[in-house]
Amino acid sequence: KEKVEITKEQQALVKVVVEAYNRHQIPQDVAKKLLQDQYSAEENFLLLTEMATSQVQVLVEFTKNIPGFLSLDREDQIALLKGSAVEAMFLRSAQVFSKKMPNGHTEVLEERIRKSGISEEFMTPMFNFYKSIGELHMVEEEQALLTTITILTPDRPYVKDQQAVERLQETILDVLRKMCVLQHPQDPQYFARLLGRLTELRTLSHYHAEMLTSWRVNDHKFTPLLCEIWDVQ
Ligand SMILES: O=C(c1ccccc1)c1ccc(-c2nc3ccccc3n2[C@H](C(=O)NC2CCCCC2)C2CCCCC2)cc1
Repeated sequence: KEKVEITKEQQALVKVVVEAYNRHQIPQDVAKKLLQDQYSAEENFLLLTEMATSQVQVLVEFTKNIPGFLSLDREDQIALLKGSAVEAMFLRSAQVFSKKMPNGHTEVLEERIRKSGISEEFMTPMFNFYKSIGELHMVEEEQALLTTITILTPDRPYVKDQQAVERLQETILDVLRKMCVLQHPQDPQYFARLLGRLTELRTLSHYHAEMLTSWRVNDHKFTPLLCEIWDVQ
């Protein structure tokens, strides 16, 4: 049985990434807001665009703390951000949805999201993803590293130096694999299941443009940042 151990520099890397991940988080208040009141589709769409805009801003700040990210080609940094923003938003939404809440609150939250204005056809894949993330009961290190792995995906459109991104991603994959073995000794497939979620995430994110334009609102207004990131309008 090979002895898995996390090296000193790997521990330092995880510490930097987790601290940045926790620092750059928009307040969890979107769940609280949704639990407090029932909003109209128009209000929900506005809430979504506000939350998503601020989440993209914190994502940019977060990536600056990923070791090696700032030494990548500048245009490649933009390509990685643009290519991962929707996935990072869904991952964050899934983590918000899976947070331990008082009895019955998750059901209310699910109901509010189902009635928020999103088109019916996307509910099942979206909630299947949220529940599959929830079932993993990820610790915060795993959440932060999984988001980092998503950002450091070499085959995003327009990435020129894919090898450089691959090297950074492999560093994170290696420490996440070790952490999973140490954190879930009873479940040797845990690391593989974690990465399997990223495939589900990419599939879900393929629909993002239709998901947005099919919101049952009269006018789909986006901020300039979201037009850039979401390829809409
Ligand atoms: O249609 C969507 C879309 C948008 C862009 C691209 C692709 C899909 C699309 C995208 C997320 C969610 C979505 N799933 C959620 C799960 C739990 C809690 C909130 C959730 N949300 C939205 C939200 O605010 N997400 C935040 C979460 C923090 C990080 C930034 C995003 C609200 C918005 C108010 C109405 C109800 C849902 C619901 C729907």
